[in-house]
Amino acid sequence: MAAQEADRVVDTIRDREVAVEQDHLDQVYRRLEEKIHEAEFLMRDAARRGQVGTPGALAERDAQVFRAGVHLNRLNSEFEDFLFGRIDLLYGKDGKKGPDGAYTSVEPADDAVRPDNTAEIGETLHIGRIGVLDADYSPLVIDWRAPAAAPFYRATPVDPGRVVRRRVIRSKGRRVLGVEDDLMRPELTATLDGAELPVIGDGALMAALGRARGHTMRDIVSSIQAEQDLVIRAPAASVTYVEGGPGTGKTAVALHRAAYLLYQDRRRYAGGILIVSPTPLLVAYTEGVLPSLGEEGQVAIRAVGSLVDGVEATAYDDPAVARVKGSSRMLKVLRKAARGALERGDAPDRLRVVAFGRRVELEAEELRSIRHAALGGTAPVNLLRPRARRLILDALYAKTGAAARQSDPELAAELRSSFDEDVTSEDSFTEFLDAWWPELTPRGVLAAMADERRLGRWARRVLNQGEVRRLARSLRRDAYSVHDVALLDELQTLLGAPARPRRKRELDPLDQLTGLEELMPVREESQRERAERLERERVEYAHVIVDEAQDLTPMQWRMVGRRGRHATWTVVGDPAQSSWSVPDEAAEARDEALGTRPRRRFTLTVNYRNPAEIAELAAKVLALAMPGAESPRAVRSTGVEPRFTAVGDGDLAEVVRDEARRLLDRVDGTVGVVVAMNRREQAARWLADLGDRVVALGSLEAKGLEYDATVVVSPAEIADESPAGLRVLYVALTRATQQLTVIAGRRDEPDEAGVPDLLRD
Ligand SMILES: Nc1ncnc2c1ncn2[C@@H]1O[C@H](COP(=O)(O)OP(=O)(O)OP(=O)(O)O)[C@@H](O)[C@H]1O
Repeated sequence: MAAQEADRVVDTIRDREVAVEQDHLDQVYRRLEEKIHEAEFLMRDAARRGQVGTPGALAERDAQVFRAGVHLNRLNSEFEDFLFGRIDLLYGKDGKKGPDGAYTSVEPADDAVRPDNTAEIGETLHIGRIGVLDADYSPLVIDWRAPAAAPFYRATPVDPGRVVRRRVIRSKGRRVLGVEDDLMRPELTATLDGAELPVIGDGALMAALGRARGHTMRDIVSSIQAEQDLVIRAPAASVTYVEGGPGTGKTAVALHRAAYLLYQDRRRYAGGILIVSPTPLLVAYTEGVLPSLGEEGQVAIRAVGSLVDGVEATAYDDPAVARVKGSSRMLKVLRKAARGALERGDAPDRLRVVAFGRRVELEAEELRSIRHAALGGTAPVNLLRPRARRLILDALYAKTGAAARQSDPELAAELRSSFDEDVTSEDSFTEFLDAWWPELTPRGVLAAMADERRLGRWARRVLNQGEVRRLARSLRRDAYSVHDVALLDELQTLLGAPARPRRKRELDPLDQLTGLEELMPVREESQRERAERLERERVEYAHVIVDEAQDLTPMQWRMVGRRGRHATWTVVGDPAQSSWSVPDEAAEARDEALGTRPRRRFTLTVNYRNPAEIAELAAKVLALAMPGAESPRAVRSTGVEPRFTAVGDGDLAEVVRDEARRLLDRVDGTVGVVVAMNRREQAARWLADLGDRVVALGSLEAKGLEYDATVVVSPAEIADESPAGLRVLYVALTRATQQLTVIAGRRDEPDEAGVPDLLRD
């Protein structure tokens, strides 16, 4: 009876507190409506001013319409939980207000807490997705990224600053659904407006973590933890480097950091923020988070296989081929191929022209040495065609012997110029040049590398015979693999954009005035400038965020590095989850991409995804994959131990299907079935009719994703797939938020309880 009474009291307090927040939210919406009216008025007014018609008025109108439009857009967006937080603070050390209208001090005033441990709340702040000021400029809602909102995320009972109570408000549209409080100074008896501060619930974080997962990631704006907040708000100078085990929120933090940087310095990041993600699946999973934080447009989330425009690679190479394609040894091979691809079997091996009424010829050997001379240095091949053309004309002219016969330099120059015109106006000369020095494309060169004999020449002393054979074979495939994309990008740099055909008339008057020799330096100069301009016009970003950075191969680091040469960086990853087999080589390429910029390092230590029961099992594989590495600390426990099933002589498909069905009944959200890469199509067929809550994944595709429940099929098959197999298995075992089943095949050598050899103590 007494217990029921107590429950009722709590309910009444809860209802009252919900009503308090509802009042506040109503006030916020009233203010938003006023602002919408103001914005609409501004638009109408701006249109009216436009009718005045002076250039000044028009510019002003454009600016006003733009501002009002942006304003309206933001206000009209229907945010789920638009208002999500509140902090009740002690009086602060100084009374200065920041630009958002909130007091800036984070330290309590000396007399904020009385000797008997009572205190009064000096300031209450509400935190939301955007800031809203009341008509008198007092803050109704503070933008979560504003400095005054930081204590909402940073305060802990160990280091509470001014925060006494931290409240997460759950709301939907205009309705407050509930509140959850954390008390940062439990030793205090604090009062607000004369009444004691009530505390509701036992923490918002646990409520958020226990929720069922869907096919898209949710933002964590209402429950960012202190160690995560330090990363999100780290100053953007140089490189922010974040390591942390599975589930520590690296991806979530990276996304919130992008939103924070835009808020901090929108002008600086107008150059765009690029987020590089390992797979299209992870892109799809995460791409809703930024819009939910009110940010769109300036952030590009791209899978590493989609960084080159026009290519969307999803195919995976087998590990031996991937290892070659990703290695920085490929750079040497590509450099040779980019130049060697000019030599095609069908290229002409002699040039005949008629000039000054006689026939002049260049033989195969002469053409070869001209090509060799033209290719000297490291300039992009496509930009060297004009040089080759000039050398050919030089060689042809030398054969006429005309230079020796003319001693007057002016006349000599004139003679030469008319010779060049004679030769180059012949169609056959242009046709020869097109065939002998064709414009090369990255795709064309990669296709040329599929010829094992040619590839063997270009890869001499770099790749062994077996590697050449496997590489050539993989390039004969129709679709590009994820690793091919970095090769295409490298080739783009090695080849350069082709020189645009020069319009003849443009040069003629000058030709006649000064002679060709004098024109040469001018032409060379403009070519260089063009090369530089084209380089600049490549897509570059103001900030680059690399998610799952441990997986980037050396060649991929080069590709990503080119997109952030002048950028600041945020790099998040976990070496223990790396699927790249030669981590030292990748680290070298990463350091080259990041240059000498100073790095600020952060480590995330708490696993918010896996219950302790699953984290404990995964730790066994971590100990094998990376002896000595520390597992992140799991924050919750479900009491449900991982389940083991051995297939024995049974049908694997049936066992997997049964298990997926069983888990579908036990969780509300998604079930992920992770298999070795070579089983992924097969597994998709097994699960095809179980509905869209179940997903079949190859082990490399599971990167970064999470499911309510996961089935890991044959750990041994996953671990044996590549030299990095144990780390890939560690990834597979850390995807579940609630339940995990491991299915053992014969290769797993399960014990009588079905536990695979790899997962036993
Ligand atoms: N502060 C938080 N509040 C609520 N949920 C959180 C918080 N931090 C992380 N999470 C949740 O924990 C899960 C794991 O986060 P995330 O995917 O960002 O981790 P990760 O470090 O990138 O993991 P992995 O290395 O395995 O890819 C997500 O569901 C995320 O929403």
